[in-house]
Amino acid sequence: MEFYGSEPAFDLTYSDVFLVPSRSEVTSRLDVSLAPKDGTPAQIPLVSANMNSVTGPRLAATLARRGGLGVLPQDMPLQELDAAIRWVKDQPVEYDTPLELAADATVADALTLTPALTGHGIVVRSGSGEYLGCLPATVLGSTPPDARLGDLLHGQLTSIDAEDVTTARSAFDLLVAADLDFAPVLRHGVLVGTLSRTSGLRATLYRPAVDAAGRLSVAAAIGINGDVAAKARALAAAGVDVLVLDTAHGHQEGMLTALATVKSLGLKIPLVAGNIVTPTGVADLVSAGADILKVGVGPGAMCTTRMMTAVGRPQFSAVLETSEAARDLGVHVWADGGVRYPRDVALALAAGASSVMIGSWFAGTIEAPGTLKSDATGRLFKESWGMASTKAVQERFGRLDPYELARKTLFAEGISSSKIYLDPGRPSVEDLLDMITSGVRSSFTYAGASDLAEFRDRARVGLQSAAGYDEGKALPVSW
Ligand SMILES: NC(=O)C1=CN([C@@H]2O[C@H](COP(=O)(O)OP(=O)(O)OC[C@H]3O[C@@H](n4cnc5c(N)ncnc54)[C@H](OP(=O)(O)O)[C@@H]3O)[C@@H](O)[C@H]2O)C=CC1
Ligand SMILES: Nc1nc2c(ncn2[C@@H]2O[C@H](COP(=O)(O)O)[C@@H](O)[C@H]2O)c(=O)[nH]1
Ligand SMILES: [K+]
Repeated sequence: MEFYGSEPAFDLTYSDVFLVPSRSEVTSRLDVSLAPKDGTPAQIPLVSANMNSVTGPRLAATLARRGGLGVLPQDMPLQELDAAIRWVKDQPVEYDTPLELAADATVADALTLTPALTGHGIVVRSGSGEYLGCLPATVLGSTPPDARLGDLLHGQLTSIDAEDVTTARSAFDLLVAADLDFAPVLRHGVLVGTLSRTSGLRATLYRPAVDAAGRLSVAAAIGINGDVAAKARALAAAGVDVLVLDTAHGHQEGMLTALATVKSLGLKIPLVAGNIVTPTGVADLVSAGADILKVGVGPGAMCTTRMMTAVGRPQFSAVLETSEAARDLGVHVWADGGVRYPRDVALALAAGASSVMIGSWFAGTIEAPGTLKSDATGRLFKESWGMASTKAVQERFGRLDPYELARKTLFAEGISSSKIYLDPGRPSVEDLLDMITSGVRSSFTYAGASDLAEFRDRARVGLQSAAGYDEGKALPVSW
């Protein structure tokens, strides 16, 4: 990456900068590879944040199916984490994981899982778990909320036979031929997943992130306190593909000790550690055993660190400097936090990140943990909160130790309750992946780059005024 014009003497964040187009020999956005090649199984440079409101098993599986990586949060009890990792590994790679409810559940129950939109649906099972049928979500919008799902199944939705899905493209074609937007997929009468036209299309564009056995990949986080060796061993035994050691101030002795302890276990999975924002942080964490550095102090949407402590660094410069130091040591950087548009992902990659961690943006999706709620105007949202917020601290320490809870609550920071609205045009995390990856594929061709390494080399970054940034935004109404 080089600066277009002079390099500034002060730190920059994403909205301070823009990419300048260059002469390109890459003539199609489909000729671009987004693979991060950072030692993880990811095929696109996107990871979901280890936040309770963001990454649960469903979001992790959905992300992995499209080549990303979900990081399960450290706050889940070890048994739950173990179960979540195994659940992800059990999910279909070729089909979508169904949203399932019992026949006596109501339309109102179903609407807490999915909006009544085309391309989504609910699988209905009997009390004993037998597959009864499938309802397209569009039906839910025109049915009384107290209607029972089992009673709506009479005109059963046609299913797709898994044997007929011979290629990625054939799934899309089968749905078009059957005039369906959404369908269950059965193999010998047993449900193996669901499909929509969009997921059929996606199967032709994305490669899944899988482990050596071909199962979906998943990462999990651990903190730096407690028996980190036991936790790391347990997660590795459950099949986790990447371990993340995470704390607010990653450049501290507690992290270095925890990291060295986990490294000494020889688990043979990439170790991510953070958060840091300086080259000396990179050097110290790499000496202790980190393979990937998680970079970002203060940019997160739920984060008040900078206002509480003045500590942090504008994220573009933090990623640029740490990734240069990381490259010299043969390791990689994940840019964590502050991403609000696809452009921010492109800029983080131009600055040298191998992958970009997204939290709050993904919290407002069907696949995020928690149920859909609607505000007074009927807009759908999910709740989100910071991992250092009073809410998170109370959940983390509430059932353990009243003294520890009181002490930690004193230091809590970050937003405890935020509404993240679903975009009705992009209600699924996969819709956001489509939007982000298509934006970033375009960024690559504007720079004349066919992969991440070329993009990093060729990117020319200019500085802009606030008015310059504003000019780039669309105008929703006329002036
Ligand atoms: N990227 C970011 O900007 C931030 C991210 N977070 C996220 O919140 C979650 C909770 O993290 P965390 O609060 O570190 O909790 P952890 O449970 O990981 O514990 C943090 C440990 O570090 C010690 N510590 C020393 N200095 C600090 C400091 N300045 N801030 C916080 N802890 C410190 C704490 O001790 P003691 O309590 O005795 O001081 C404690 O032992 C993580 O997921 C983290 O990534 C939180 C804040 C900022
Ligand atoms: N200072 C705090 N930072 C937090 C908290 N919870 C999460 N985070 C950080 O934010 C990113 C995600 O950023 P986003 O802009 O995509 O939402 C996450 O990975 C953490 O590093 C918090 O309570 N306080
Ligand atoms: K912030």
